Amino acid sequence: MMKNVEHIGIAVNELEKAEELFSTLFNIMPYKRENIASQGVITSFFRINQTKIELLEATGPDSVIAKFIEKKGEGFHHLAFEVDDIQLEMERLKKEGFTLLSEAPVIGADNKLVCFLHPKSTNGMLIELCQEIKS
Ligand SMILES: C[C@@H](C(=O)O)C(=O)SCCNC(=O)CCNC(=O)[C@H](O)C(C)(C)COP(=O)(O)OP(=O)(O)OC[C@H]1O[C@@H](n2cnc3c(N)ncnc32)[C@H](O)[C@@H]1OP(=O)(O)O
Ligand SMILES: [Co+2]
Repeated sequence: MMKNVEHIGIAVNELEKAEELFSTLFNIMPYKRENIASQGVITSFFRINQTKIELLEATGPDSVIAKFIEKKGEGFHHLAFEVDDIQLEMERLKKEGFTLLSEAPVIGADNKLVCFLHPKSTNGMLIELCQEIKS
């Protein structure tokens, strides 16, 4: 089942500067930084009540974030939805004709299994599914 918006991803050029800016904007400090090598990103998280913001900086020129900023500039990058069972949702969406960007879920940030849908199959919007990893 598809649930709430889990986070909003924002692509930034310089994480440290963006952290300062968003700290001032939200009047709150980021609660964690995480390097996700498999995605080529460093992430920084803010929680504003129920809303989670994920800042994304590229770790190198081949990172999808570097490519995105080169094309579109900094700003809104993706919307992530929490799901109960990521495998089931992936199967359902695949059957419905959406293009999944991985065959299986991958490890994301903040203790999540994630999968992305190609923006070409979702009206130009990059959507991430995420399921909490239960220990
Ligand atoms: C850590 C984790 C977490 O939360 O746990 C994260 O979020 S990691 C977040 C970073 N990781 C990801 O985003 C992984 C999934 N993303 C990807 O695999 C890639 O970014 C793609 C979505 C496939 C796009 O890559 P690329 O541009 O090389 O691919 P492509 O040539 O197939 O498709 C290009 C078309 O997609 C558009 N496009 C690219 N990124 C987009 C985005 N974020 N939102 C909307 N459209 C986007 C391009 O402008 C282009 O459109 P035109 O042809 O019209 O110009
Ligand atoms: Co994300």
